[in-house]
Amino acid sequence: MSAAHILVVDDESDIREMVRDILEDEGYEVTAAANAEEARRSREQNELDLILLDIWMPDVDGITLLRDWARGGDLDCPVVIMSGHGTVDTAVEATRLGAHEFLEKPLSMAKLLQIVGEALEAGREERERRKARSILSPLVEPVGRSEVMRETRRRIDRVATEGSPVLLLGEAGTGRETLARYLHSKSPRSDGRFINLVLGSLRPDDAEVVLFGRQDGDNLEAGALEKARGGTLFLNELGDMDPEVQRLLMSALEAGGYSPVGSTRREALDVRLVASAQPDIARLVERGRFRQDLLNHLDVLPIHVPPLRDYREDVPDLIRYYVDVLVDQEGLPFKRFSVAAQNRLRNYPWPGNIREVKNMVHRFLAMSDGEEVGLEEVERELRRETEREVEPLVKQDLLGLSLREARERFERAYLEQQLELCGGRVGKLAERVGLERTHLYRKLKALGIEIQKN
Ligand SMILES: Nc1ncnc2c1ncn2[C@@H]1O[C@H](COP(=O)(O)OP(=O)(O)OP(=O)(O)O)[C@@H](O)[C@H]1O
Repeated sequence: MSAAHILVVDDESDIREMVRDILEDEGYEVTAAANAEEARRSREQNELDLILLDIWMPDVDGITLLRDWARGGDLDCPVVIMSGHGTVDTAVEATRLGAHEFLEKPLSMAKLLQIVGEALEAGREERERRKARSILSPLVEPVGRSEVMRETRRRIDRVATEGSPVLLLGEAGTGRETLARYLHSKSPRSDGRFINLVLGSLRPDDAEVVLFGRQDGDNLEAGALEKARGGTLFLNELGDMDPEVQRLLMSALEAGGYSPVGSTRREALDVRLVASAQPDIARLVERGRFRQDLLNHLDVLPIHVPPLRDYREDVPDLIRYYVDVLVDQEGLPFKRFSVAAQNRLRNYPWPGNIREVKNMVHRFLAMSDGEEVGLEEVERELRRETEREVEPLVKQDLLGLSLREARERFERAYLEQQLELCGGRVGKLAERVGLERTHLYRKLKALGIEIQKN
């Protein structure tokens, strides 16, 4: 088992270093942050098991920081507040926000180790509980008994044991990310991590740090290539990759290694690359939007991920699967689908693929009355769905912009509206739009979308 990763946030360097030394001596992995800004960055970039958080800091106080983190949903890991002069009010507020414990300064080493041990244990138990609650998420074995789906799984099984890059070619929503996770779970690297790098959220000016990491004094901020060391790096949607990011990745692939920003040390590459792309990615090469050499590197073992219209016989299984998941995980009311309703849905072409099935089942469970979803209701919903499709999706004013500008404008409007529907809760938004929370934060920041405080 790898060492627990602890983030120590304190503006006093001697306390920070003392706590770091004590914890490292105990075999923990420690990252230190001197202010709220550094703490936020570390939390986004690392998978942490515990945060030790000072209240008083020069930029933003610990309680405000905790409130920000709690607003996105449950805290991902326990937080222990360290303070020498906390008041009852701050203690009450921190507990309400989900802080695990208080550590009084001056710190006693015995107390520190005792509370760290207890908090890590509590974090482990909470993770187990969450795992038990979300029995089927993240999906490990993709659903589908059709011959098309079985053959796709067989292909993945065959390439899983090799080390060469895999390119999953398919339309959006067909399950490329799901298959990439499945591939990882079947590979000899399954003990390592699966890192999902959403390429559309990578801005050229911070891509180097996100990919290669940064050395800051003794502190190494891990980049994606480091986090995925021994595991799999999933390059999610090659068509969204900025030219500068393409150049950086190509240089690392050619050299077989990279240096973290701020360091001259060379790190050898040790990741399995799996990428997803639209079936017509070669056209982006023809148009000069994607590097041929990079595509050659990634397109070693191509796998075509079929659209759902090619294996409609799996639609009833997918509906059943999503009814179970949504009832179990989101507490939605259980509903049966009549045979006629299932048959009609089976014959629908599903342009949005499996993602569309999931969203539609969600709407049926959340909106319809009664215990059974019947044919009429399905017809009504499909009419609505088709109307949505014929409505011109791209408005005239967007047509005058470059694709990049148009995408940015759309993404901003889309996320702002969704954020409003989620009552400003980033955790809920992440679930709703299907992005990992850290990527979503990065994306919101890149688009200049403010997350309302309180
Ligand atoms: N075989 C499957 N069985 C059940 N659910 C699936 C399956 N494949 C995908 N899904 C679900 O469908 C949704 C879309 O899948 P996924 O994100 O893997 O697709 P994608 O091709 O990477 O598309 P996008 O780029 O739009 O995210 C997810 O919610 C995923 O859990």
